Amino acid sequence: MGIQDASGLKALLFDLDGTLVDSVPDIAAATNQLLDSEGHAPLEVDEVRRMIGHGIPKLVERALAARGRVLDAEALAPLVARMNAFYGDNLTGRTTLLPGAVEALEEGVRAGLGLAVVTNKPEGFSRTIVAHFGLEDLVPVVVGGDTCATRKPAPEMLLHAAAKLGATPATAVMVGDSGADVDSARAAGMKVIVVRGGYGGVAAEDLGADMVIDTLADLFGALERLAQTANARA
Ligand SMILES: O=C(O)COP(=O)(O)O
Ligand SMILES: [Mg+2]
Repeated sequence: MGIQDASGLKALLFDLDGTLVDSVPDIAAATNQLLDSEGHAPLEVDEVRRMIGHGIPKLVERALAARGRVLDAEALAPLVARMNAFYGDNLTGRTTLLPGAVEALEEGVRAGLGLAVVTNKPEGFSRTIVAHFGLEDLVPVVVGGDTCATRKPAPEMLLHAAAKLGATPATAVMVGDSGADVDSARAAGMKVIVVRGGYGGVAAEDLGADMVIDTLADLFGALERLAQTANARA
């Protein structure tokens, strides 16, 4: 019996940064270009890693705050636009796929599941990255931070992706790396699995996920355990 029959699972929603890809080298480079353009010293890659997960505007706000600049929305907007220009010029130069990512997507397709990327990164950038790694046929749905009116940790993006794949919150599982992923899944009424070693600076165990895995190679084992737990409770 496959995972789909065992659990009624129809769709898997994958976060992008820190879950499917390690994008922090390119994001940190763009962040430091932005800081330099404002006359500020660069941040360490590890510092930037802890700032990722709530979208580029939040990252820009956090990076400038780390240099003592606290800005209101109006002052932030042109800096976010400049950050998008820097990052948009180099989305993939040093970004790599995380271990097990392609295999997990392929296994999902083989199991007959619908797959989506649900990321706070802008949709256009996300589609470029998905295409760069040749994943667009595996992942037909890409929902970015500017696709809906709200972004993670609000539930809207997850509900939108699930609906596009013909799934409901009960038949979709979110797979991510940060608090935004767990909180959005909870708000949407979905189960959530967290992959260790992602961004955001909070230990995976402390995020409140249904399950924590070391890499995406462990995803289908975790999904089977989740289904068994649900069946045992039913
Ligand atoms: O914060 C971002 O811009 C994107 O992060 P996510 O892919 O982890 O949602
Ligand atoms: Mg992430």
